[in-house]
Amino acid sequence: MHELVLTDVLQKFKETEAVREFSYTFSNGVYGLLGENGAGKTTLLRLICGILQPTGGTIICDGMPVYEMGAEYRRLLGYLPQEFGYYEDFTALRFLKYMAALKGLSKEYAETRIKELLDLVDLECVKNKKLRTYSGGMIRRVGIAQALLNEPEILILDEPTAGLDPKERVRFRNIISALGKDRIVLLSTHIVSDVEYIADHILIMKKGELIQKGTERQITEKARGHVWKCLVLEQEMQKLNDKYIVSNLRNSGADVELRIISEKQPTEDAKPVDVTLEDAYLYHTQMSGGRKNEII
Ligand SMILES: Nc1ncnc2c1ncn2[C@@H]1O[C@H](COP(=O)(O)OP(=O)(O)OP(=O)(O)O)[C@@H](O)[C@H]1O
Repeated sequence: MHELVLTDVLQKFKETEAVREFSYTFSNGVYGLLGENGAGKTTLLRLICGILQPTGGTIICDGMPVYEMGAEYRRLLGYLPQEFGYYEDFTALRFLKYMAALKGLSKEYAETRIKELLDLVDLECVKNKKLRTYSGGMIRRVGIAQALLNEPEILILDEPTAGLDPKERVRFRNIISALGKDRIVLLSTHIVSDVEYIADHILIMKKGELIQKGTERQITEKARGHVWKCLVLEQEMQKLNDKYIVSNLRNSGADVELRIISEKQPTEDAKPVDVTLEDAYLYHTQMSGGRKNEII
């Protein structure tokens, strides 16, 4: 089992602090990293992969700074970047063979492993088709397969579910759950439902900082009592929508059923309801001092 310890990590790009005061320890399990666009997720993942060396703080794997470990660290690591480069004229099989060679895997091992992975990501029957003919979801699955070639013990996936259809998402979740049993799996997304059922730990970033961490239950617990359901007339809806964070709305005859995130009861007949991770995510990222955040 590996331990990855981040202490006061800071990444500056000129004046922008893309990641700041980030401290956290990862060990085996699935970690879901949530945050809006620009929150600093990609930067954090690139730091953990050793692609960037932090402006400040340390990233230590089993007692050694990752940027000093070189090839030894790369052997442990599997990485799916947000956009991974590939040659459109390559078939999936050729691409995976090429990636296996880059990772220094032996030919015999690569052959067996590629077969296993093509089965795992359900691309075996189209492995000889050129990547230019693949859908976005299929390309993503090729990306997941390449990240797994070296049986990484630390697997970093940046928005792995982008472009996947609902059936592919379910398949992906099952794959990730199984992988998280005996390695560190860290995946970033801005889609809460992607990590809701599979992540053992949830991390929420906002403006470069880690603003919440814990199990799904711990994160939702903190928002308890701040999620409400109420039925309102259609003409009242806009007013409430402007004033509060509305996590869902559903037409119900002449009325509209609203799900509202608010520290105070938003209407007289609003009832508190059970908190989902989606509600909690909105609560933690978009509320400040009990009011709707000015930035949204
Ligand atoms: N190479 C870079 N040079 C300058 N600024 C950068 C660079 N990379 C990231 N940033 C800035 O750092 C901040 C965090 O970006 P980052 O891509 O890490 O966020 P993110 O949460 O991954 O968002 P997204 O989901 O949109 O990729 C943004 O303000 C971004 O513009």
